[in-house]
Amino acid sequence: MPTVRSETVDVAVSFPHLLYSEKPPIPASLAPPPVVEPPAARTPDDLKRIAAHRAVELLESGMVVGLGTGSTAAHALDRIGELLRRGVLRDIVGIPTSKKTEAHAAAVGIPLSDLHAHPIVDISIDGADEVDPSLNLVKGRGGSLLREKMIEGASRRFVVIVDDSKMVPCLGGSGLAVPVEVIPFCWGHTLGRLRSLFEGVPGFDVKLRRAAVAAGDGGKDEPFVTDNMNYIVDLFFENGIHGDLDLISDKILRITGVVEHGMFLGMASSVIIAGKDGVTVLDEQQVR
Ligand SMILES: O=C[C@H](O)[C@H](O)[C@H](O)COP(=O)(O)O
Repeated sequence: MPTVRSETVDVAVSFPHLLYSEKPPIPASLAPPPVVEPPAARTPDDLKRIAAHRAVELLESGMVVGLGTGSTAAHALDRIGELLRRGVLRDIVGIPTSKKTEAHAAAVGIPLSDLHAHPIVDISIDGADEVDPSLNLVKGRGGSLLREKMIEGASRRFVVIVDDSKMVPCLGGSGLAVPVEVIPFCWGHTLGRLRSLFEGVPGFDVKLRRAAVAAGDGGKDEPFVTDNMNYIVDLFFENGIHGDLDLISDKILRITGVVEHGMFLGMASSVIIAGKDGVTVLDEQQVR
């Protein structure tokens, strides 16, 4: 490993008279106005980091913390690891919501456990794919919805962290997937029952998630497999989901072969939203 050091080098100056100006200083009144640099544009990833760091401020030493999955939650993991290393936080126990999060949390030094050992979680921090005005969520576009729902459902407080692109007028409103985890056995039959459930809904579509689609690399065309060795069936609602969400949730869950769906209804305690104009925090008491 090469050592990097800084040093001062004396350089002979051939024409020292050129090092200063003979011109008198410009009077302040004639000087051009100071250049005010515009604030650096924030990228979507900056916004995710801002929301994540705000959520981590809620942690206290000794807490059992549900660790979310995805690109936003990853910033929370990094921040928790950093605060543990600096001794600002101590004795945190993390409960990871996916194998990927487990590996990431271990790499940044967060001690880990599970719901067996810690059935009550003080606080969970996780991202979301969609947030509606009542703080209902769509989650699971990364495929981790089942473990997330188990751990976040066992949490005293569930804090959702998003950039403002995730806010929608109604669930499914982004036109992107509402995931349903199904067992692989006869998945086509389960997909058919999900299709029948929404028959007649304009703009509805349903697809088995493929690994190539999830990886975005156009590679192997195999079903995407979750951490629980299940498949994901993605529901698409061109115009969003309208109607009684609890009833729709029950109907989906009553289909044998469905393990869980990615609508997280009435679960979020608060949502921290980072946008280009700042951070907004919505609490469940404000909206329900
Ligand atoms: O399965 C994935 C999780 O539900 C994520 O929390 C969700 O997809 C949001 O991920 P991201 O923060 O990467 O947008």
